[in-house]
Amino acid sequence: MSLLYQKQNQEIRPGVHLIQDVNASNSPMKYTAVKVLALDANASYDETLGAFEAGIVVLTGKVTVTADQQRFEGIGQRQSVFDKIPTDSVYVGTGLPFSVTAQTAAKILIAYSPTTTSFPVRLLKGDIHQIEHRGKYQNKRLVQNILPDDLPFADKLLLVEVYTDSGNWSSYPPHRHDHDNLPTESLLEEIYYHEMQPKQGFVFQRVYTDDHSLDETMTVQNQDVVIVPKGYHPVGVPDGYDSYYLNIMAGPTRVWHFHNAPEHAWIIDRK
Ligand SMILES: O=C[C@H](O)[C@@H](O)[C@H](O)CC(=O)O
Repeated sequence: MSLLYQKQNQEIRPGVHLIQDVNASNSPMKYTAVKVLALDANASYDETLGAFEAGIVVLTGKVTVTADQQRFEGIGQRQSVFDKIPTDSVYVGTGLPFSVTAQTAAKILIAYSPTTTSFPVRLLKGDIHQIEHRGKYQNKRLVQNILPDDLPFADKLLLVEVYTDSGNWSSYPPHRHDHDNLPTESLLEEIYYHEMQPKQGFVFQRVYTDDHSLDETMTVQNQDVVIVPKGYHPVGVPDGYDSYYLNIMAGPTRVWHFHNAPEHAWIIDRK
């Protein structure tokens, strides 16, 4: 089973280019799915959700989103994800139609999780993001929480952006969240949408389980997706390149409690 989905570039509507489309029909993921779309200026994408909730993240550019008689004009805070400015997102509840119209050339990520529980449509402005500086030595990373578990605005979805600069590691020391064993550990699938700067860069990501029945190390390139149905999932960033990824997480309970690999937990305790 390959966990790596390389970028596409398929014009699915006039001015709407599909970069990624990972879901239950082409992956083992049950709780999470993702689309990444590049929209030409003035292009529009619309969709009516089935029994899914969705988080629409404005990765770059400015768009107008309409959903459930609400209209959010001119949202989006950055020209590149590497501007490291928290961007705007819109949460759309189960079964609702929505549309996205690009005011400038834009890139959006639509994260999905199956549910029939309704939550209200909501604009998640970038300035509400909780920012974290995690790690030390060579595992420093900047975390911009978009829809963390302490914001009760969704049934299942958790969304977070992570920046890992040149020569650093993130999602490290390795941790997993694939056991439904609260309060110690929650069961969350995870999807990584990756970007690199400069674009020709790559990162290494390993996804592996304690018994190594799953153990895949991948070379990940710009706009690739990696799925983490289970297991530990560290990311290493080569010298000279900076990494961005957006994480989609979801599972039976909307809480992020993870378990560090015991043999590597000492990494955290270094002075
Ligand atoms: O489980 C969460 C994901 O692995 C990342 O969001 C990770 O937590 C990012 C990090 O802390 O390095």
